[in-house]
Parts: sequence; C-alpha cells; structure tokens
Amino acid sequence: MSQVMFAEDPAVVALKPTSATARPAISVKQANVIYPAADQPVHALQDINLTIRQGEFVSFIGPSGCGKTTLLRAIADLEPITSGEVQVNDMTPSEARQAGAYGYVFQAPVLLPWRTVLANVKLPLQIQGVPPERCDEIAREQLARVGLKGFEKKYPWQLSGGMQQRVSIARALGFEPKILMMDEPFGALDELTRDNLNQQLQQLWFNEQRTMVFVTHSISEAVYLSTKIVVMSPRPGRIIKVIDSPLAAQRDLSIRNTPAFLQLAQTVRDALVEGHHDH
Ligand SMILES: Nc1ncnc2c1ncn2[C@@H]1O[C@H](COP(=O)(O)OP(=O)(O)OP(=O)(O)O)[C@@H](O)[C@H]1O
Repeated sequence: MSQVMFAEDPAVVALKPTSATARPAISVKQANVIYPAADQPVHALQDINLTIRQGEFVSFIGPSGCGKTTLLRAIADLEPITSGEVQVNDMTPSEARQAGAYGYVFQAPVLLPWRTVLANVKLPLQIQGVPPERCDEIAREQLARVGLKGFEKKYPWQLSGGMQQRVSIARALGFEPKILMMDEPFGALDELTRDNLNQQLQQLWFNEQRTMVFVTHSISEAVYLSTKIVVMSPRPGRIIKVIDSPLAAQRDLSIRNTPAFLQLAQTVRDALVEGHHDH
C-alpha cells in the first residue's frame, strides 16, 4: 500500500481522521474466481486481498477483462468465489445482501421503458413489500437527491443517458444501502455529462460518507472520485497497487489541474503500466 504525499499543495488536506481508522466494511481474503468453460477455464481473479473501510470511496481500475466487474459482483453476492473469503460488515455477501447492505448501479441504466421514472425507482421497494405510500415518498426523495425533482412522470426514453443513469442511482439509494456499488456507471456518457455526474457523485459521497465501490477505465475519474484506488493487472486479475489518495475530501472539478492531482494520476498510470509489464 502506498501513500503519495504532496507537501504544501492547497489541494491536499488530510482526509477526515475516520477514514484511516474506520471499521472494515468489506474484507476480501485470498479470493479467486475461475469461470468454468467448455475448452479452458477462465481464471478471472487471482489471490485478491483487499480491505475497504466504512466511508471510503474506492475505485477499481485496470485494463478491459481484468476482472473489475467480477470483483464487484463477488462482493455484492452476484458471483460466487471459487476459493478464499469475502466478508461484508462481518457477514457473508449473501447475508449482507439479504440485510439490504448494497445498492448496485450497472453499466447501463436498465430501466423499464413502460414504467415512469417514479415507478422505476419504486419497483425494488414494492418488491420488498414497502407500503405503497412510503414507496412513493422514498422514491420522490431519492429523485430529488439526484436532481430529478419534476421528472417523476416522465418515461426513461424521454430522458438523456445521464438523467437515466441518475434515475438508476436514485433507485439504488432507495433502501439507504450502507454500500453503493457502481459498475462503470458513466462510461457511455459524453465527457461534459460525465464531469457533471462525477461532481454530483462526489458531493453525494462527501455529504454522507457512504462506502462507495466504483469501477472505471478512466484514470481521471478514479483520481477525482476516490479516497483509495485499486490498480489491477491484466487477466488473471491481481491487485498491483492500492493507492491512498492525499487529496482533500471535498473536491471541485478544478482540482484536476492541481499538481497533486496530476501527480496522483501519474502514479496510477505507472502502476497500470507496471501491471502490463509483469504480465
Ligand atoms: N460468466 C462468465 N463466464 C466465463 N467467463 C467470464 C464470465 N464473466 C466474465 N468472464 C471473463 O472473466 C474475465 C473478467 O471479466 P470482467 O467482466 O470481470 O472484467 P472487467 O475488468 O470488468 O472488464 P471490462 O473492463 O471490459 O468491463 C474476462 O476475461 C471475461 O471474459
């Protein structure tokens, strides 16, 4: 684990002291995932050891096919691990899922086109048997939280891609999950929309300090959002480096022009290159 220090840079302010000492939310020990296949099994994850503390914003970054989604899915009980151990709030992933620990945002918004925005956000609450009036109230609150007040009666296809992804974030937040898992949620969006959503997500995290686990291909996005960056190697996915960010917890997009940001981005880039060479 490495910590990059940038003395006398205004972008660098100590993170809240809780972040280094908080309880582990997620602990992965010696985890392997091997997908069975007719010809040759695919070794997707190899000997993954990782601790994510409560309130951290952690990004997984690595080349395509290195197992980022597999690791996210293994933590969220969407993929069984072949060996090793995953614990979430001292529970198995399955117990944690049943306890409503996770919200999950997929690469594509996966909204039902025949349901309004409000009805889409309400759906998982309805499935869980939350009383109708409460479903309505929660869904409206969550839409307001992602800046979509006034769009409740629209249908997904009447919204832009960025707005649809905000709806899926609102839906994931409905149960107030302790951990928000996001699999490259902004990958398909244009750069300015992505910037805008990154800024909103950063504010959401700063205001609530919820544990976030985020998958991305973008160095800039990872550095802007994260308190911890996990750099992965090409397949079989291993962790090359875990980098604790020295950047201030509250960030504006302008931080991307600071020496501290650029230096951290370079550290991530170097680790990615190292992962390729090791291969
Ligand atoms: N269900 C599956 N069966 C067999 N192989 C799979 C399965 N799911 C993923 N894989 C393989 O496991 C490896 C890791 O996939 P994964 O989707 O986790 O990578 P990733 O880093 O998220 O990729 P990307 O950045 O392209 O989304 C890839 O080689 C992929 O082809």
